[in-house]
Amino acid sequence: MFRQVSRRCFSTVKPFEVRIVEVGPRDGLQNEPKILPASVKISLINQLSQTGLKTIEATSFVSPKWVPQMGDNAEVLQGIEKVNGISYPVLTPNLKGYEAALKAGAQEVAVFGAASDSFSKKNVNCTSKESIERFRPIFEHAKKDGIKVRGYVSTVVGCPYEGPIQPKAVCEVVEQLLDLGAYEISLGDTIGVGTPGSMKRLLDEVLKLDKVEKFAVHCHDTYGQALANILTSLEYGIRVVDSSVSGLGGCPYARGASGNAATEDVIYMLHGLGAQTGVDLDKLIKIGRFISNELGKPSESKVNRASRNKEC
Ligand SMILES: CC(C)(COP(=O)([O-])OP(=O)([O-])OC[C@H]1O[C@@H](n2cnc3c(N)ncnc32)[C@H](O)[C@@H]1OP(=O)([O-])[O-])[C@@H](O)C(=O)NCCC(=O)NCCSC(=O)C[C@@](C)(O)CC(=O)[O-]
Repeated sequence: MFRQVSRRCFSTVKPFEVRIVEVGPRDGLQNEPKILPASVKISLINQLSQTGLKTIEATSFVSPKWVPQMGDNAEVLQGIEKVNGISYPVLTPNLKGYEAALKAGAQEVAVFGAASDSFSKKNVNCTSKESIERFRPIFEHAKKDGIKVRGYVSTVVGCPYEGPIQPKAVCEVVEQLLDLGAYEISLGDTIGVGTPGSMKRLLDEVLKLDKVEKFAVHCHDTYGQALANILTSLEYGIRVVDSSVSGLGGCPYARGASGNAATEDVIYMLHGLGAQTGVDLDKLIKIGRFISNELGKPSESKVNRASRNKEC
């Protein structure tokens, strides 16, 4: 059952705006066995900057021993042509990462917590509670430095180690990140096991904590549910969606999880709903082909494949 408010949101009379957070250069490339040179990553981000996207997650300042794919973080962040009006956030797991990010010119960072301790330990080598303590100094410094901090919560419906996750566990982490000062919380279905049913159960609880404008969704597509889950979130009034060009993505510490919802597919759906994204789908399709070629693999985006077939 869709909420009353959301029916109004989908009215063709009143178009609605959706902001896409493009996570391809970070989430997309952090899990690829082929490590691309910084020049290719820089080219990818520069091309994405010409599509109308307003947020492009550029890289992460994590340990290169843990995620070697992001080992060139400073070179990438410093090498891109930053376009006015576009934000280029980077992931920072601790103060060391935050300081390195700032040195490289970051204006926005993202911290990443999890609703499951088992996943948190595999991903960042500490419990969820301990990870919050690592974030605290980031928020303190960021406040002084005028840096925006986004908060991720991973495993919001399921964990690769613990199985289904209850909304209560997610709410606890969301509240902590909001209290610390996160301007936005991205709810991550890290392993793509969610369905519209579990998303509704999650959103029914999480949206009691703060206004809907504070939330984004980040849906991986392992079970082919990402678009359905995003649509469900839109029905709840969520207007910020994370996605990855060409459907790249995955977390190195969530084995078996596939990529994010492909940005091309999300944009196609949103435009079909009458939503305004400001994103040029044709340009995005070309970039999806560019990065797939660089990685030597076919695009995971259905829209990209369909447009290729149409051309053929
Ligand atoms: C968090 C740590 C560092 C803890 O790792 P640790 O081993 O517990 O850290 P430590 O403080 O004990 O330090 C160990 C070594 O790492 C170094 N170190 C320490 N911090 C940093 C740093 N920031 N940058 C660079 N180096 C760092 C530190 O200097 C030291 O170096 P050594 O003395 O051995 O040479 C590690 O576990 C790590 O880097 N994990 C990476 C996790 C990751 O990137 N996961 C993928 C992103 S999350 C995700 O994809 C999910 C998301 C966001 O997309 C949403 C969703 O889908 O749900």
